[in-house]
This record gives sequence, C-alpha cells and structure tokens, in this order.
Amino acid sequence: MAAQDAADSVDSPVAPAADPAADSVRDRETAVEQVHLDRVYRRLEEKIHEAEFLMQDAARRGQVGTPGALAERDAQVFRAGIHLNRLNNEFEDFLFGRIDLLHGKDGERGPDGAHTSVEPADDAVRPDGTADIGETLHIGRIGVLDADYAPLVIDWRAPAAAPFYRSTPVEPGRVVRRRVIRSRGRRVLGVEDDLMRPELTALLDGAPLPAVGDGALMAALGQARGHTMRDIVASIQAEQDLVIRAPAASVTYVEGGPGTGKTAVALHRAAYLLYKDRRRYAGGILVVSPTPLLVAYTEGVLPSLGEEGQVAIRAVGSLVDGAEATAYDEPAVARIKGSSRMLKVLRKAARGALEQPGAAAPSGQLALGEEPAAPTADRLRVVAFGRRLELEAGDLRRVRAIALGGTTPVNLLRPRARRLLLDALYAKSGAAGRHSDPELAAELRASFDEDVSTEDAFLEFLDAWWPELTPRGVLAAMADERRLGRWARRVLDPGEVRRLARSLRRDALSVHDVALLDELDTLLGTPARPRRKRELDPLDQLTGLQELMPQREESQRERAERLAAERTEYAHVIVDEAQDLTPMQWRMIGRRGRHATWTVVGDPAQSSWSSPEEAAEARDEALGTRPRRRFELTVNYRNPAEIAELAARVLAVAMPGMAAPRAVRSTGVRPRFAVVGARGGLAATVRAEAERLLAEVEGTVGVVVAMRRREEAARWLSGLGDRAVALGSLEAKGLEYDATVVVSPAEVADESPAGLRVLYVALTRATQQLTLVSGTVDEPDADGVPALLRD
Ligand SMILES: Nc1ncnc2c1ncn2[C@@H]1O[C@H](COP(=O)(O)OP(=O)(O)OP(=O)(O)O)[C@@H](O)[C@H]1O
Repeated sequence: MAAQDAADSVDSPVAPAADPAADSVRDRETAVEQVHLDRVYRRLEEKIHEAEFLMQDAARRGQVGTPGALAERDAQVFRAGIHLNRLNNEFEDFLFGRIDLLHGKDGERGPDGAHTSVEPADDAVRPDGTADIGETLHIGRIGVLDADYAPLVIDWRAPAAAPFYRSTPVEPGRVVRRRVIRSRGRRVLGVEDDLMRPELTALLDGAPLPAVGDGALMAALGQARGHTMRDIVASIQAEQDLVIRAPAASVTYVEGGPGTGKTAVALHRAAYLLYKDRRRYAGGILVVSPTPLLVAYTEGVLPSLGEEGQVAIRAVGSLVDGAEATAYDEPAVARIKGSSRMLKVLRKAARGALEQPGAAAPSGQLALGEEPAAPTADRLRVVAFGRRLELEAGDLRRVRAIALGGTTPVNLLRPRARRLLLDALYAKSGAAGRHSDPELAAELRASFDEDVSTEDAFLEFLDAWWPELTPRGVLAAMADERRLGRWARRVLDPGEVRRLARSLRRDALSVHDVALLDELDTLLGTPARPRRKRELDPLDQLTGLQELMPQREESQRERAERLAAERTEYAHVIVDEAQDLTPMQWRMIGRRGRHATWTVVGDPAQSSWSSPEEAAEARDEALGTRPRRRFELTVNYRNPAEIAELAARVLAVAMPGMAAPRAVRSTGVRPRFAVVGARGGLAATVRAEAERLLAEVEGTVGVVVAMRRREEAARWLSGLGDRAVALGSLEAKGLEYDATVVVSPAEVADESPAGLRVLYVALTRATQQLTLVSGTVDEPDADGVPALLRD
C-alpha cells in the first residue's frame, strides 16, 4: 500500500547485477523504500513526542499529590518510559522487510489492518499469466500505525507477517515477491528480492514488479562475523519460522545439526512468545546456555528484537545465585557429578553433614576443600529445677536419629530436634511423674522448657549440634574422602569416591558442582527469615512521593521489579545445547520450570556425553511424560560446503548413520592443513596460521585447542588484537568465527570418550575458512591431513 506512493514503473523485471540497467533498477527500488522509511520515521518522531509528553504530564500529575493521581502517574510514567525506550532502541534498522501479495480469498482485515487470507483469490491470476498485486506489507521490529491506524510497519511477530517467512517458491501462498531492506539509521542502503512466483508477470499499479539481487539469505550469510550474534529477523527461513511460531506446547523439542540456527531460532521464539502472550509470559522466560561465552555471544539478540527484562539468559554454571562457575571437571569426574547416582550421595551427605560443624559455614565464606575448626557438641549439660542434667554422646545420637526420621529438609528440622532434646532432658530430670493432674503436669513441663531453652548452655549447644547447613558447607564436607566414602557406600566405587573427593578439594567451583549445590539447597531447605525491608524507589525520592505517602502500598511496578529479582521459577524455559546436560543439571533446570512450558533445542551429534543415549535418558527423566512436539532443522547456514564436508567425515565415525545438515553455500576455499614445523613448534605454527587468517578474513578468528591447552593458547595469540581468541574445545560450543584454527584434532578427540563429537563441534565453527594444525600425534600424511580426517 504505502510504498506504492513512489513505486516507479520499471521495464525490466529481473536483471543481473553487473548490468548497468540493473543498477538503475536497484537505485530506483532503493529510492522507493527510502520514501516509505521517511514516512515511518516522521510517524515515529510523532510517537516519541507523544511518549515524552505523557512522561511530562505524568510527572506534573505527581505534584498534585492525591493518592489517586500518584498511582496514575506511576503507571503512566512506567508505560511511557517503556514506550520511549523501545522506540529509541528500535530506531536502528527496524524496517527490514516487505512482501507484495496477490489478492486474497477474503476481504477481511486482521487487527493489524492486514488482510487475513493466506491463499490467493481464485481469479487472482489471469489466464494470460498476469496478476495484480493486491496488497503490500512492510515488516519491522515493531508495528507502527499511521494517524489513521493504517499499518505503516507490521511487527515481525504478527500473524500478517508470517508469509514473509513461510512463503517459498514451492508453497508461495499469496506472496509474489519477498524483499529484504537493508538500512542504517534513516538511510536505506539497498534491497534484496526473492521471487516466489517467477512464472507470473505481476503488476504493481499497472507496471511489472521488478526484482533486485540474488536473495537476502546469501547476502546475510556472506557477511563478516563480530563477537556477538546478530538477529536473523530479516532472513528467517520457513522451517525455522515453523518452530518460532509453534504454539507453546508442554515441550517443543527441536533437533538440528551444527549451524542450522537452533540458538537463533530459540531466541526469536522467546521474543515471539512474549509478543503473542505477554501476560502469560510475565512470569519470565529463562534461556539456559552451556557456557558464559555463549551467553555473552547471544545477549544482544533479544534487545535487538525489542525484548529486554522478561528474558534471563544464564549459563548452566551460573543458575544458582552467587555461583559463577567456569571451571571444568575432567570427563571422568564430570560423569560422576552429573549422574543421578549423586542424588543418593547428596541425601546422605545433607543429613550426615550435621556431624561436621564446618558444613554450617555461611554460604560463600568457606572455600571448597577448606577444613573448618570444629566446635565440640558431643555432650549437653544444663541446670534445671536445681539439678544438673546431662545428655551423653549415645543419648544425643539417638535423639538425632529420631529427629532425622522422614524426608523433611534438615534445616527445617531444628525446631523438632530442639523439642526432642527437651523431651530427653525432661525424662532425665525425673519430673515427668511428679503430677498426676494433667494440667499441673503440663504447667511443670512448660516451665521446664522455658528455663532450659533460654539457658546459654542449651542455646550454644543447639547452635553447634544442629547448625543451619549451607550447600557450600556440605559440598566442602564431601571433600573428605573417608566421610564421602561413608555417604557414598554402595553407590560409588572407591576409585570414584577418591576422584570426586579430590575434585572437591579444589578452590574454584566447577560447572558440575553448581547442580550439586542446587540439589543440596533443596535437600537442606531454608528456614523462614524475617522479610528484608524494601529499598526506596529512586523515583519516589525524585518527586517527594515518599514524604507525601509514607505508608503507601507497593506499586505495580515495584511489585514487578521485586518479583523479577526474587524469581526462581519461570513461565517458559528454553534450553540450548540440551544434548550436554547431565541428569543432575536437568533436575536443577527442572526446578526452575515446574509449571512452565519448554523449548528444548539440541543435537545428539554434538553431545559431550560418552553415550548420547544416557543424555537422552536424563532429558526424558527431567521432562517426564509431558507431551512433546518435535521439529527438525535440516539446513546448515554457518559452514560453507567445503568445511561441512570435512566435518561430515568425523560425524560418520562419531555417529555412524547420522545425517549431516545440508550446507547452503560454497566459498571455493578448501580447509587448509598445516603441520607443526621442526623450528618454532606448536606455538609458532598456530600463531602464524592465526595471523594469516586475520589477514584473509574481515571478522573474527577462533583458535580451538584441547581443554588442557586453554591457557597456553591464549599466550600464543598475545598481541594479535581482539579479533583473535583462543578457547578450549568444550567452550567452543555454540560459537562461531569467520575463520578457525583447530589445533591437533587427535588431542581434542582423545580428551574424553566423547572426544570425536567434541571435535565435530570444533570443526563446525567457521563461516569462511578452517585451518587444521597437526602435530606428530595426529600422524599427518604428506599433505598434512591428520589420520583422523583421512578417508
Ligand atoms: N535464516 C537465517 N538467516 C541468516 N542467518 C542465519 C539463519 N539461520 C541461521 N543463521 C546463521 O547461522 C549461524 C548458525 O546459527 P546458530 O548458532 O543459531 O546455529 P545452531 O544450530 O545453534 O548451531 P550449533 O549447533 O553449531 O551451535 C548463525 O550465524 C546464524 O546467524
């Protein structure tokens, strides 16, 4: 509609790019979109003025000071602030698409003003193969209506925008031409068109519809990478769109090989769900990522789609408040910590640790492996009714065993333990049989309890004997091999106990420790504490609201903010790289989505578990019997065919029979094989290859090494600037670079039982170029091809 204002008549419908006539078509089409963008910007400016006015008006109302006006002011400032913020954020590059459609089957319009029918009208195409364009829609990051409520831009998530993503030449629906518009700020830089019905002569305002360029997808894929992921909103493909817009089922399960867009799709789905049902997802969306590197890489995508605040992206090692684990356990230890057998060990430890007073250290104050000084609590002496009463070690053991009966969390059992201690002392006092009158007997008992339970000796004893345990304290107590052996009897073998205890003596938390901490937190329980006083709202102080209404109720905004800060459960949980989660990690994530709907994305071929079946079992256990809806993504948008073909050779060995995704483009540049030279060794060879790639590609270069070489590899690259980064094989998960150097495939493959799949991950990170550096362990042939990658 609107863009036709300036639609120019163009003679040649499709023209090759080198043709000067094509340039003039491109220029004219760019100018057409510029006219539309100018209109949209004028309208956006009006909206921003409106939002600013609302904020000022709301602030003025605040000065009136009546409670009603204040509440209204609060709500208005909040709404206008969000509005203004979104408009300002969305200003960059927010109009990106356009579709030209045939007349539809019905004349109905949806709430966004667009026609609703997906199929063309029966007479939309004339017998001579010509057809008129019945409707033109522009698609952007948010919807914009003109002053008459006609759509200037349709939000990409609105139903009317779906054909922009769904239409293909095989199933075009009403779409004749799909156009991607590239713009920076207020300037349209160019357009890329795909014709969905190339056989038609489509007429727009009586003139043939022109098409420009080779399509947007190829243009997007060829661009250099930065250190952060970009959104793909302008070029989402049909199979991806089906996942993004799938109704939120109990579990939406998405599988696809490397580079098929699983992460991108998951993030766009979060934005879509919020758009579709903001109220339902006000409970928050949690995205669980495997590493902090991937969190940092993906963090910008949702704000670019206009969504902030409601979505928390957290690394699996940072899901527990206060924990920021980045250390990795060796595979054998990770397997033990991840296995659901740990549940039994933790249950025992959570109760057994009561005997280890160090386990009560306040969280965060006790490093793993640190042995605290133990106050003794093996005898209780009090004075009551003028007599010395004493409970010996044996009495105390019996009382504790009774108190611990059942499954109530240990920290919640303290009142029960206290009562049982008083019972035992009372029995020793001989006062129990003194009165036959129940009322007098009860009175005597009450006065006994009051005397004893306020005695310093009793209180100090109780603190030492039944301290409040912390997850970190219990984990630290498990670092003692003898004790751990007791708690793990018949669950772990002695070798496993030794390895586990040794790993817990380390200072830093490992990624797998975090799931154990979370489990312990549940097993220990948190006694109710008095609520913290809320902090003052800075806005209140700004306007003097606090003085005017000292005992004002919590406002809606304050409540929303408080809930977000306190949130431990979410309305939707998205799990990225799900193939890597252990049963214990699944339990941890499961606790955050007990009432949630789920989107789970993964690729068994990239699993770093020794057996993918085990990982699948863990997942099935966590997701229970919830109904699942499955999707598959089949196209690799990241790797050129030359790299994908090499990676497929590793896949064939790692997962025989598993199909590799199809690569959509080819660069003509084959992977390069370098061999460590006699002089300079590994460091010099890798550095030279990284330097060469930095000169050849515009964007980033990732050097992937076996985990144990992480630190030395960072030194190899020192001084090369921040376009080059070194990372361990497990950290490469989910990331991508313009070029990668994979150092010693044999070392990566031999690192763990799942090493071949980890190597497959490493080989599939590059968008342009891949170099493999081999040492002698790789047994390279005369061409430098390591034994692992030879046919
Ligand atoms: N429709 C698309 N248009 C443009 N780029 C796309 C599209 N789909 C995916 N990509 C790009 O392909 C790359 C791979 O996407 P993504 O990281 O989401 O894949 P993945 O399936 O999660 O990969 P992996 O399993 O290897 O982590 C990214 O650069 C992404 O931007």
